[in-house]
Amino acid sequence: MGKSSNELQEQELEVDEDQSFEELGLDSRLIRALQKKGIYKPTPIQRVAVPLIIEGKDVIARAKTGSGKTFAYLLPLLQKLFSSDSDSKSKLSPDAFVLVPTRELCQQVYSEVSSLIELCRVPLKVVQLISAMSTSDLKTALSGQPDILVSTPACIQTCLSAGILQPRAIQASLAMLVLDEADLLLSYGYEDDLRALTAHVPRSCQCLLMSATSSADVEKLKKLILHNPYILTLPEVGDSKDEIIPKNVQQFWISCSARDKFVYILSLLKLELVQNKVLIFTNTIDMGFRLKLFLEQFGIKSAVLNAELPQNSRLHILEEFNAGLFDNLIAIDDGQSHGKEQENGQNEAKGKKSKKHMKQKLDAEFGVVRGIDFKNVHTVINFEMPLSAAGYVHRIGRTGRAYNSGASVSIVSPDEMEIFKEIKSTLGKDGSGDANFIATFPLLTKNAVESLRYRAEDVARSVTKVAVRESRAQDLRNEILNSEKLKAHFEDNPRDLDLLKHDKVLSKKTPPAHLRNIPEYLLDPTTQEAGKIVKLARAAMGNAKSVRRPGSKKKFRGSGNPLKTFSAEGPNGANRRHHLKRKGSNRDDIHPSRQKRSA
Ligand SMILES: Nc1ncnc2c1ncn2[C@@H]1O[C@H](COP(=O)(O)OP(=O)(O)OP(=O)(O)O)[C@@H](O)[C@H]1O
Repeated sequence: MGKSSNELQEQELEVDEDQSFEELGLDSRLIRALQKKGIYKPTPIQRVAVPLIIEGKDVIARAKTGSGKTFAYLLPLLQKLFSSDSDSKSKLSPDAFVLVPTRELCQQVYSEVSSLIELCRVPLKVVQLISAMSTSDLKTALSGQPDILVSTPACIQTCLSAGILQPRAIQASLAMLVLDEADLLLSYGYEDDLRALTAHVPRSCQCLLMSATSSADVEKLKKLILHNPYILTLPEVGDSKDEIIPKNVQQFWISCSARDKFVYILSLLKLELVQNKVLIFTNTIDMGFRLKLFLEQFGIKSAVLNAELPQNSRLHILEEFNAGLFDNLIAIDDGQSHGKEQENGQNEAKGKKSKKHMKQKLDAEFGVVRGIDFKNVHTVINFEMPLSAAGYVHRIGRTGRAYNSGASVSIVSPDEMEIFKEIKSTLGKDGSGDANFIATFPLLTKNAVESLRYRAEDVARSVTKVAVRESRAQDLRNEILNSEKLKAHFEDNPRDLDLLKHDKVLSKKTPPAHLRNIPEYLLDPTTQEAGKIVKLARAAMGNAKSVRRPGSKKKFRGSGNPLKTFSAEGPNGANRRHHLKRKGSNRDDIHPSRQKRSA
């Protein structure tokens, strides 16, 4: 982005770390609502963006993943609507549009707005519109004369084409337009939809653009929609203005063969060497299910989140995971899961695998990695490496959100070394390929891995292609059973329901006890010790069902993180370098990463 008079870098923004929400000029109802959510202090991007947005300025806010960009625009947006005198009876179209790239984000932003409105007890109305809704559902949603509309650009276009939204009404009513995750909107193929909409956006409309990275796409959107905006570039205080992975995320890696990935992930989870909750990424749906079936045999429960599932099932899985019903979520991110992109043949990502069959089945607006606010994910595991450095940043960004800490472990096979090196050189300090900001995972000894090898290989062999296909189909069947829309069908055809249920029961297996519990004699003492420390830390974080002590919810930060203070190899081991006894500050030798956006 070329620097303009309104372009403010962090140094010029003079962020006052002690500034409170009151000092930002925020309405007391919103402040109370935030307090009820346990939020007391604005994040840096909120400190700079909120007052400017309240003032009515167009703003481009660029701040790293998990930095609180959603509230940075939602709070002033709501505040403005509190005082707007628009008479709902004569409202032709909503006052504010919030556009996001995926349905998952739609739901997330919608929930966030709804809960703020409820907590503030104000008579504002929000609706979410998604492309999967029927014309009559879209009409019904809009007929309630909502104040805020959360949607994807494609769905707005559908409403315009179907005459459900009138261009003239938008021109008369639209006071605020937000493009959230702006760096992703164009790559999802929404350019035409956005162009069509902007033709009807009145000049008086305040436009906001929120993004985790700067890119040519953001620049394009800026030209398309904004008028002389304030450009806020706000990484955390750090060495490099380009760094975008939060500093509170520790990054680790393990080198092993593709086959050994199973025994390594088993060791990490079974020996409890990583903190719950864990988000695991694979690049294909089949691999996701293979992993799920494999872990299941050892009594490790997980769910697979993928574009094949119906929208309501995906939301359900996300809600359950966020609510803590299970600790491990396997998410499929092929680095190019932008359905729209695939349909349009615009995909520039480097994936080699055929997507022929996926095209029809996958949801075009699916996006699980980007922007989704997974609650309390402490560890991200790359079971398979992403296809680009940008993909890596977005995956890792699912942990260490807001003021929380997190860790990532990338399990890298020889044929992924090339992309791993690319990630390191792209994100490493000054682009010099500094390798140390992703440290070797220190808590796992070779002995510990070897002790589990026999069982792991045995079970991995038993997870055949047929078993994977069956499990994938079963997941879909289960979701169909849960689907609201099919209730009516099953009422008319009870036999169909019986058949599905029967199938469900038949395919349930309990993992054998000898795999669920690893016998004591197999456990490596050093790794066992590491596991104990991680467990203790988990308990101290109020994050372990079995060992939680009442009133012990205090979060472990800094040196309290066991990944920073323990080395399984001992002081003389190969990993001494990563003994993680930080020089001075805990973070000193975790080199801040930076990204030259490559996607
Ligand atoms: N001031 C705050 N204090 C503490 N937590 C906050 C604050 N503001 C937001 N959060 C929480 O931080 C988390 C991340 O916020 P949010 O989803 O807005 O990040 P983001 O910048 O949009 O990230 P991404 O680019 O990945 O979408 C959310 O769980 C949110 O509730």
